[in-house]
Amino acid sequence: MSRQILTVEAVEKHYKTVKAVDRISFSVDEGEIFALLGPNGAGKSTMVRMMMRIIAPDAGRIRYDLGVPEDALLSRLGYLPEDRGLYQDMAILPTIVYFGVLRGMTRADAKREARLWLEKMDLVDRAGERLDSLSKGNQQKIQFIASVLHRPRFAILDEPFSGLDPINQNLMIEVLQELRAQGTTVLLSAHQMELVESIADRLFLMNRGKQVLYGTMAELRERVGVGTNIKIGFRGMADLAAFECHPAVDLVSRPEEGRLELMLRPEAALGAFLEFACGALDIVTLESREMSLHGIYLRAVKLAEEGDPRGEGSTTTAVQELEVGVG
Ligand SMILES: Nc1ncnc2c1ncn2[C@@H]1O[C@H](COP(=O)(O)OP(=O)(O)OP(=O)(O)O)[C@@H](O)[C@H]1O
Repeated sequence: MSRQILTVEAVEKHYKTVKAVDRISFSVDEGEIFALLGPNGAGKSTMVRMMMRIIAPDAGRIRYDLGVPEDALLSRLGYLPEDRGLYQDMAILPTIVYFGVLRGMTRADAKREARLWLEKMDLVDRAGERLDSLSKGNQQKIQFIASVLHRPRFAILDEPFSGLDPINQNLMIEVLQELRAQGTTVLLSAHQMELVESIADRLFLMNRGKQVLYGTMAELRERVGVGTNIKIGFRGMADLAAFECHPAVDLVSRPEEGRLELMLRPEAALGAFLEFACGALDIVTLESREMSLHGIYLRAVKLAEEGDPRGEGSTTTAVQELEVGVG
């Protein structure tokens, strides 16, 4: 079993009337990318601030096992805060170096590493410019560099994808995978499900301060019992009722003329179902894939509405908020 470098136990945090974090427990394994996921207001940043010891929990415990005493923790952690707060009138390279030195690097090491990172993040030609000459997305990349320059054992990144265009989101994914390959453990908070799904080893999905789902993608699929997603393009007529009644089928929709979308039951045999579909329709196109994280989340919410314990902790409002969050 991998070593757990962070353990969160029954943590709670209230703000006046809001229960921002409600008895949350999870652990992060050394070397993994762990994602804290949820819609706006889910409690992710509150959780991250408690992990960084910026605010204290009302109840519960947050423990690190990083081989250093509590007062030396910061040298092992990298932190990208949600509120981006760099000095706008400072030049880029000295800003990054300043943060490196603050975390124990020599000035020479910090300078060398900063140049390498600026190259990696496509910003090396801007090194001498002031921060406020950069776009928001590029400022975000500088703040990210500042948070990982000292090669932390554990990088805690609050919304690392926010403000980045698709090309830079991909660059961020590559960089995070590189960090993992070099042995850095990463915890990131986000609400972009597709991005997170592509890199996270394990996920903790929360809403309104509470746990919705927790585990690997395979574990989440098993937990909520989702089967394969099928999209069929066909010519001519379709007997929708025959699909609705089919024992392998959980959900059917016809988004437009000539198209069917189905979710099979987890235990359904794909081959037998496809044989049936080929007999029932003049199929032109066929797409079959495992349920996405977004689909899993929606399924968890549906189960919760039906009072099924597999979807416990989720609500209808969560779906609406998530749709907004995913944009
Ligand atoms: N300082 C504060 N005072 C009062 N309420 C707060 C404070 N900080 C957060 N909250 C409330 O706590 C809840 C959780 O907020 P938090 O910022 O942790 O969520 P989040 O998941 O990070 O959301 P987002 O994705 O929008 O950043 C929200 O209802 C928020 O309004």
